[in-house]
Amino acid sequence: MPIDKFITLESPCVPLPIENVDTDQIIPARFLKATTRDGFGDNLFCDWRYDKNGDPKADFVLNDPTYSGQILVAGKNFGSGSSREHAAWAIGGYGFKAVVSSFFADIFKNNALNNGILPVQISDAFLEQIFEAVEADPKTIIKIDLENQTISLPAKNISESFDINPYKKKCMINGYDDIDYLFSIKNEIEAWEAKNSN
Ligand SMILES: CC(C)[C@@](O)(CC(=O)O)C(=O)O
Repeated sequence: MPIDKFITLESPCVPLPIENVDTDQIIPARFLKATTRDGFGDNLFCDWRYDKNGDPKADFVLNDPTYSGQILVAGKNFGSGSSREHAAWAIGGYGFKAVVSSFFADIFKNNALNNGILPVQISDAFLEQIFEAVEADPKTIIKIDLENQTISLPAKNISESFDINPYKKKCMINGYDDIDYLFSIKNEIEAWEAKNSN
């Protein structure tokens, strides 16, 4: 599956100051019947986003033209609940390249990384600073530097470091899925086989 390289990202964000967002709120179970990864972005946060007639709810942040960008900033404990990878497909399908929160459910975090979406886990304090900055200026630029593992608000000259599994970091920077990675070390694998074949 082609994955975009993620090296740095500078973008405004869409703020979702809601805690404990679970995977059923991200993509409701009724959409899981699909047999391909396509089209889930149209139903991201569906039950918050559309009314019973399927019309966009003006007060939901994804329908507010004030906000835009490739970064979703969400309240703590994002992605809890079921293990559905469809949650990552919905977020990526909508166009988000990164999700920022102060805590991610483990399975969602891995599903995001496996689909080229960077989960950036920061402190509660920095998350609050981001929400406050975006409330004051909806076009606040957030810069994410994966190589140096930093997230910053350049206009406010504040930043924080974030952790990422070294293997997942290498894959994200190179746009590798697990198979791509194995091909990238093909020579080392073949040398090991030659050395260890009896
Ligand atoms: C298998 C899938 C449909 C699942 O049951 C998996 C899960 O619950 O973790 C879900 O509701 O996302």
